[in-house]
Amino acid sequence: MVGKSLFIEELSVDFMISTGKVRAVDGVSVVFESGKITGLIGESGCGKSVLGMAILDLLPAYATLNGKIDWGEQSLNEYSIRKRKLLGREIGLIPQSPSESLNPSRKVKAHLNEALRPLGLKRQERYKKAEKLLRDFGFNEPKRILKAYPHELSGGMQQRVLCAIGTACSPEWIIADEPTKGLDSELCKQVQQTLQSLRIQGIKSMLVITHDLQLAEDLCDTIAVMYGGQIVEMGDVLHHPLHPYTKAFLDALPKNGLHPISQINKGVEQYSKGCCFAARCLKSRPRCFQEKPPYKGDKMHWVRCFDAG
Ligand SMILES: Nc1ncnc2c1ncn2[C@@H]1O[C@H](COP(=O)(O)OP(=O)(O)OP(=O)(O)O)[C@@H](O)[C@H]1O
Ligand code: NI
Repeated sequence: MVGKSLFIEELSVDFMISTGKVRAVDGVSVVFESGKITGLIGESGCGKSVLGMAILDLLPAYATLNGKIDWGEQSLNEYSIRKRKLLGREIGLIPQSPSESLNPSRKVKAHLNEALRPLGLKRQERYKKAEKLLRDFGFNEPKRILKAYPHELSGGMQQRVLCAIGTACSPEWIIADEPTKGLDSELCKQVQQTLQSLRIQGIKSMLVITHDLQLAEDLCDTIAVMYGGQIVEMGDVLHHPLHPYTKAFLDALPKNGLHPISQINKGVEQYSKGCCFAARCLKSRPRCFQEKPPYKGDKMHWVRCFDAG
């Protein structure tokens, strides 16, 4: 079976807040292909989570969304309610931060019950299914876990419970937001294995938002790099970075010598009509401030930069 890809066209998201408008996603056009695990990386605040939440229609009411999001042949824009129905059933979410996503006053069983509700199973079947899900995610004693409150579980266990919740209805797609955030390296490995095991369970398509480049490298088939609300490059960016921002981002990693990203500011506002990175780019020329760089390359690896590619 060929699954559905996510087609995003000229998507922008603005937040209206007391101090004015904040543009979090700025004209993103991208295809997240079915059958692939796509990583989404970039510095804090660049718009990764907002992009993920826009797909799932989970943005607050004071957010305005422009542009198109299609899932296969289906438009996700037009029917917000239908879109909500998709959540869990067809596009599952593994949210950021287990401690904030799990209700501390409800047992794991209650969380899983709710996640399984769309399947319309009888109580007993639902219980069996919840047990099976927990077993699939490495819990040897699912009965005990079902009776536990979130605070009785370790961070890694909570993360695995969230994976069970996000995959409860066997969705076709998964969007995972920072699944390894705040976990030590042992737990990161555990979560990585969990995500890999989702593939075996038939969930073939994933968007994984992460700061963890090791996870991105080990898990993802392709990686999109976001800066200032835009995707500037997508492909095998960790081994063959093309965009000046991607290169600077990778150079800033401890293992590459911690070279900070240039803080020069050529004095042009972000979200100008040109390249989003122009003001900080060592190589930018007048043209970079005037025109949006074209998409260069092919489906496997593309970049938006006049100089690269
Ligand atoms: N609910 C909100 N209300 C107002 N502004 C928001 C809201 N959510 C996000 N933003 C703003 O949108 C921008 C993008 O935020 P987003 O959370 O998508 O960043 P991110 O790339 O996921 O960062 P991180 O890696 O820290 O999670 C930021 O400037 C942020 O302050
Ligand atoms: Ni985020």
